[in-house]
Amino acid sequence: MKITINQRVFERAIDYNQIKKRIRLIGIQLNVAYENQYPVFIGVLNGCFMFMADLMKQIHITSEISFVKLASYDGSNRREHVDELIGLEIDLKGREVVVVEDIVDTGNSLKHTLELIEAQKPASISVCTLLLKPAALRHSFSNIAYVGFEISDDFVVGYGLDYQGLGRTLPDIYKEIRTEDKG
Ligand SMILES: O=P(O)(O)OC[C@H]1O[C@H](OP(=O)(O)OP(=O)(O)O)[C@H](O)[C@@H]1O
Ligand code: HPA
Repeated sequence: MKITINQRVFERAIDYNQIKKRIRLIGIQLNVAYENQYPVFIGVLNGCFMFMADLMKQIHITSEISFVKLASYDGSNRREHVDELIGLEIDLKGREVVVVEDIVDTGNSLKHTLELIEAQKPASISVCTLLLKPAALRHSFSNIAYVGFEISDDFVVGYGLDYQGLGRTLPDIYKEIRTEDKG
């Protein structure tokens, strides 16, 4: 199935049933890894909202949840420069932290997020991302422990991810059709 958002054409790449199945498995892994450890799950808004909601329904161990948003004082949204995590209400010192992302693409956002969280001296930080684009990564990370799907370096929308603010409410994930593939 194809959709068009602001002149860009996308085709369905991962349907919601596949997403749900993968999330159930990640949930099992997290329940085992963090049993009796009282972890804090930190969702990075906006994109994580659907993933976080579905993932947290699979978490049956005692845990806390918080959400953050990245802010740049220059107002840029390119994530090359990030100064602050807005919204973190929990003291992370000594805590087991799991950062929940919808996508790690270049890794710029994650790098800033981790630096700002590390400054609070948690006991551990691991990353759980629904999507990872290995070919687009510009940084190396040793703690991306939970990955839903590794995908190609194509722009994706749906299931929380947007293109120009649109497409976040689609339950499935769509990837952009490259010009040479449009037929
Ligand atoms: O690895 P990167 O290249 O940094 O891209 C990944 C980030 O980009 C998106 O956030 P965005 O800053 O677009 O904000 P949003 O979540 O509000 O859409 C996404 O939610 C990730 O946080
Ligand atoms: O492929 C993407 N889609 C939507 N938002 C994103 N932010 C980073 N990469 C992407």
